[in-house]
Amino acid sequence: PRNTDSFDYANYHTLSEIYSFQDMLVAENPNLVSKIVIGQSYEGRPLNLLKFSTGGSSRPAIWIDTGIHSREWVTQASGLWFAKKIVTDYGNDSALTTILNNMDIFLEIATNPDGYYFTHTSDRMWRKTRKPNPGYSCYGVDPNRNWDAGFGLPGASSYPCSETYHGPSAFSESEVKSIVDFVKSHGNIKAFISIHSYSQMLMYPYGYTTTPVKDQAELHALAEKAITDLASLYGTRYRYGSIINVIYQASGSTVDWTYEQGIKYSYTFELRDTGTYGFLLPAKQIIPTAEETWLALMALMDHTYKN
Ligand SMILES: O=C(NO)N[C@@H](Cc1ccccc1)C(=O)O
Ligand SMILES: [Zn+2]
Repeated sequence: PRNTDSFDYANYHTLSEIYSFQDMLVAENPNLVSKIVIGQSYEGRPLNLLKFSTGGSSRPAIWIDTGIHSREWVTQASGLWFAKKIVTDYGNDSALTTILNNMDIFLEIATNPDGYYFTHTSDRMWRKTRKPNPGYSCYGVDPNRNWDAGFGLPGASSYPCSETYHGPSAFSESEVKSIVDFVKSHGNIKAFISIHSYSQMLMYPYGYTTTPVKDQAELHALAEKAITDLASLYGTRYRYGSIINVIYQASGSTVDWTYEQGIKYSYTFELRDTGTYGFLLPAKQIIPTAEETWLALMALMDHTYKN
């Protein structure tokens, strides 16, 4: 595609197509979009972060990541659609325009590029990073168990061949450490939203303990509002609540760490579907999924701005 208008949002794309989309979007919107390379993957690929900003310096910000688990293809595809939606709606949608006149949005689309490349070339069902595990024949660490929040507690595996292997230490994966360093250096992130698939859930911390977060009441009410907005478009039904209550115990996960960093509005999505197709969601569901998810994201971003 020659530009982001002719880009095919209704299909899944390769890693190189994602990278060229990012460069096209920046080139087309130099006053709104920039690309920050926050690090590199194990295999040396750039970890690209899109920044949407209308000025200021280190404004309060909202973080969204997709594709931390490489096989969850509808999430990266939705991330591409979100990126285009932001530049399309700025100056046209009053709620989004107000948010961007006061806050920055950061979007990491290919958060696990090595794994994503591997799903295209070798194993469609790959989830983890692609770093070898010394002494074992199997590769990779689960990047959603590698964070320093309840690290290594029940809800992750110490066995390198497990899909939920937490890694040799917290932040052992460059794909994770790069985000950690960015979050700490930025210091003004107010909402952190990490997007997975599938199961149709909107969750907040904790995953590693049943202890409720101190902001549980507010996060629960906001989640309810967000999933209600989501359902208003196509009737898609989501469950919501804390990670451990809604899905299962999971230790060392992204949003448990971001919440403990003081980022109150820490949420994680599980997008479509509920298991009919699972990770192999048909491409014709990409745009409907992205559209309905955007309504929930707007609810979270609007609340963050107003609070
Ligand atoms: O990855 C998937 N399903 O694809 N499920 C997530 C569930 C989850 C999400 C967020 C925090 C903790 C746990 C997982 O990492 O197990
Ligand atoms: Zn996942």
